[in-house]
Amino acid sequence: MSSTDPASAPAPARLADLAGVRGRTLIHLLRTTTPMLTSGLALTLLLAFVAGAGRIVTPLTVQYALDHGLLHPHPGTADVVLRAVGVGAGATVLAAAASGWLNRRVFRRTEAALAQLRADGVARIHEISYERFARIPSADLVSRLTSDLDTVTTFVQNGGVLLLVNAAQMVIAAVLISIYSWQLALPVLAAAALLLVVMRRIQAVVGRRFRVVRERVSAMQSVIGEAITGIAVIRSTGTERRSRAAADESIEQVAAAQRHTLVPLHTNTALGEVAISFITTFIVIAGVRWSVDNTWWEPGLDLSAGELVALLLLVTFFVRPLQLLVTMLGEVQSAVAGWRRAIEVLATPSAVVAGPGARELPPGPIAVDLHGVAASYGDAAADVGDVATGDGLLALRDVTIGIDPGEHVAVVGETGSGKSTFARLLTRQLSARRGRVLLGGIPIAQVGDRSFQRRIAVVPQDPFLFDATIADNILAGVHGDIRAPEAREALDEIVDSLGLRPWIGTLPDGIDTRVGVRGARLSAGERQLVALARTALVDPDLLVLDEATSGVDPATDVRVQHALDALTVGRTTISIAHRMVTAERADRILVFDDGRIVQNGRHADLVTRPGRYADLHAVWVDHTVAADHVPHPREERTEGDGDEHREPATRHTLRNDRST
Ligand SMILES: Nc1ncnc2c1ncn2[C@@H]1O[C@H](COP(=O)(O)OP(=O)(O)OP(=O)(O)O)[C@@H](O)[C@H]1O
Repeated sequence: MSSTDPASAPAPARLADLAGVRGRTLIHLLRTTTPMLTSGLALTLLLAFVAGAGRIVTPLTVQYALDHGLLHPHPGTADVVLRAVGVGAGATVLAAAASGWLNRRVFRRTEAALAQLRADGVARIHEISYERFARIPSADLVSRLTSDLDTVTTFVQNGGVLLLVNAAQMVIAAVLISIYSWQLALPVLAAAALLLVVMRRIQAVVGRRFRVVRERVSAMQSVIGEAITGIAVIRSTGTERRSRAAADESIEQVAAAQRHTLVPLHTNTALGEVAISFITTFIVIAGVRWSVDNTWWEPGLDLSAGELVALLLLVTFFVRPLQLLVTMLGEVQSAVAGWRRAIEVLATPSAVVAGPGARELPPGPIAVDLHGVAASYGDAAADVGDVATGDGLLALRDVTIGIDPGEHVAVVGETGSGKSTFARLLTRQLSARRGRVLLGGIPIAQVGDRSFQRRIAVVPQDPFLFDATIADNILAGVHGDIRAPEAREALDEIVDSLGLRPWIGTLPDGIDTRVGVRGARLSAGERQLVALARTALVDPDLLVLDEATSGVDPATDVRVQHALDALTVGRTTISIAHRMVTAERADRILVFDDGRIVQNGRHADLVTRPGRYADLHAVWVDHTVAADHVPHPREERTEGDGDEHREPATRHTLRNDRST
């Protein structure tokens, strides 16, 4: 009977979903992910209050000047007016200063918060499990940390701070109106409260629709991205029309989603206008009338002329923020939707194994043991019984095998037999649905991340190269400062030990030659050479190699084999072999068929025994013999054959951008 690794616990697919998260949880997320936004909140609010209050002083000074001077002229009238003007001017200057400070403060903090969100987001993406990562389009992740967060900047730039000051202004105006006349304040506040309640409802709808907009923008970026990165395939297959149709559709989807937000936004604006007009008209008419009349149905207001004028001015200070809130609802919701999507990246659990439970791998080459392992790519909840079910098709089943420290094992099998899945299990890119995977005797889920990163390395079929020099690409394997002299020394040592010096000598700028986007200016074999050197710098104790299947010319192939021979010495090596020569060189061969290991032994034994390996070997031999009769294009090429654009085969093999 087999137990299950902790790592085997099914991981939920995709990113955390915060669509339904509101209120306190949202504020908690805000505080934990971007503390600079909430720290010093008291000062921010104080500045908003001062900025709002400073503006509101004007109606009060007008009232003072009218009631104590202009409407009752006396010898000191000029002083009264002067005092009123002085106070008004002082308050305005104070308000302007507070507003400027607030602007700078909020803007800087928001930008700092967004920068932090982006940096933390990238870090978290590096930490989430490969299984989860593999299910999310990379364009979606990119848009979450770029354009989605830009909506927050747009909001802050286009009046976010103003909204804060206006909110303070509205509260102060409401209090003052209530002090002047509670009879007038009551209907005004009731109308404003009703408007805010309705707006909250509308806001929920707008928020949902803006979320759809953000999702569709991300999908559109994905489609347009593929239409550009896949340009070589699209052109060579003549499928431009289809590609453009897909782009058109995704663009239209975004436009439709944007249009969908317009109905609630317009409803909101219309309601806002009605409420605001009502409030203004009511205050003007009722304020004037109730001040002069006093009937049983019209409360007599004991307001002086100055107070009445101040009241009429105050209502504009109350109404203007409401107007701003109404018109900015769309931007607020767009910013919230964008921010939520970025936060979802951070809310997704990290798969990093660290802390007390993490264990270090024992020193030296690493032993590998699998006991009754089953693996699938299906949904986490899929049935993992031996009966394959829909999404839960088993890619590996009942795999039990031990690999000794320092052993070189080749994994062979037909396409789809489970070779890569086996490699993914050992490199934690996939977790076993059942059974145990042990590295150096430790359950794979408990191996500490640092240990894992530094002791285990993978060389994929088509390794990823950064758009940088060969040196920088190799040094990407170094932990620490890649500009340090020791790093350069280590680089030289690796280049020599893998026998890459002659090849590098043929390149236009030697080791400082740029490789182009994704290494497109190098051949597949040359990219492998760079990846092998990078891996050698990591100096792993378990090496998982996925051999390139094509695109390696004979000269580069010899270099790759030479580098591989040097690299595998003293390490446990698992090579996914696509060629006979790789299998023959290994200490042992594991033959996979339909997710199971069906043969396990040395080449010399397996090749003479009837079975899968002998069959595969026979096919390989036939294929190699046939291929031997087809001259390689580079072999055919000779200097002076009339084609000046071609580089001689012996010179550098850099190519122009080639992405097929
Ligand atoms: N990311 C994936 N999602 C779903 N199914 C997958 C995924 N990768 C592989 N599979 C399936 O798992 C099974 C084993 O695939 P695997 O890639 O391990 O085969 P392989 O032997 O490495 O093939 P190849 O030689 O073509 O690389 C296949 O049925 C394949 O379709």
